[in-house]
Amino acid sequence: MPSVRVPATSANLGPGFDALGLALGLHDELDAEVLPGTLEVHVTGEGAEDVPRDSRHLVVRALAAAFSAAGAELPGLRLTCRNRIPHGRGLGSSAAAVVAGVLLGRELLAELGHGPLDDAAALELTTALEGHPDNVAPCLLGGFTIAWTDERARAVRLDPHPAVRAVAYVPEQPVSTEHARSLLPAVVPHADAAYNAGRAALLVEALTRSPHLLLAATEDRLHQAYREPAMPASAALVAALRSSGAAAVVSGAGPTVLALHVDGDPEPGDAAGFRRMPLDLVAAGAQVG
Ligand SMILES: Nc1ncnc2c1ncn2[C@@H]1O[C@H](COP(=O)(O)OP(=O)(O)O)[C@@H](O)[C@H]1O
Ligand SMILES: N[C@@H](CCOP(=O)(O)O)C(=O)O
Repeated sequence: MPSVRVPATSANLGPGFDALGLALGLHDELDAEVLPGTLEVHVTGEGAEDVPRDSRHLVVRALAAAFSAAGAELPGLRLTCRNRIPHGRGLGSSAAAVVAGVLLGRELLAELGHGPLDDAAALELTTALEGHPDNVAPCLLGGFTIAWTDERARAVRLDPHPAVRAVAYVPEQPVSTEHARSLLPAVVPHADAAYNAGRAALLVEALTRSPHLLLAATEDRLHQAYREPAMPASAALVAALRSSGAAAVVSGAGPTVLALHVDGDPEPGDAAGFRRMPLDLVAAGAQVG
């Protein structure tokens, strides 16, 4: 019975919209077994009260996409999900679900004697399901990833500097990524694009070699301000943490706030209305058992 452990991720990291991402030490665990003629979906933990238990379940949809990519029919299944990544908060729960589904699908396809789905195909398929590559890349590869798309999805993985620490501030109410993306303009000023290009390049240096540059490197003009109306408390927390010296950003499409700091500097403290979660940066991506 294949199982998979998939990490939460934080995308964008300020200036790296749809490109940069970090794998975090908070994992969903899932297993699947072939059960001819039925579909059973068992869910505990985050989202258990909300997600469908049939073919609309996101992991089942990703499993079906993996089978379809291999030209095979999805067999009857029992899927068990133990969820720890909060849904609709900007910590990559949907990316973790599609990565889990595609990797479980890959294992089941191999068990059933179908051809291999290689790593490039898994990145491509998960990106297509998620709509952008910046969460699925660190979920698959771990560490700190730079993702891009040309004729297909691509990513490189880097090791974050060992002194970088992360604290997530998770609010009670979700904001869907779909809604947060709908707030973005189709066109941005050239000066803002240039500003973000410089900061995103600097962030690669800051996260891997020069963490003292993190505050300057996490400035953004392409998405956070446009999303502020949907998450005013998160925007206020980003501003307060940044003025105290922490490199705070909206995590993914929000509304979680991610504060990066350097080991040895004062840790960012509690914030009213948010669940404070110190999270490790993890080297490993999804692990199949
Ligand atoms: N583990 C999961 N199992 C089933 N569906 C999931 C899972 N994780 C996320 N989803 C679906 O994706 C939605 C959240 O996706 P999204 O708005 O992109 O937020 P996030 O930032 O958490 O990825 C959930 O409301 C749910 O429909
Ligand atoms: N680049 C995307 C990232 C969405 O991340 P999520 O964790 O909120 O799904 C965006 O900003 O829309």
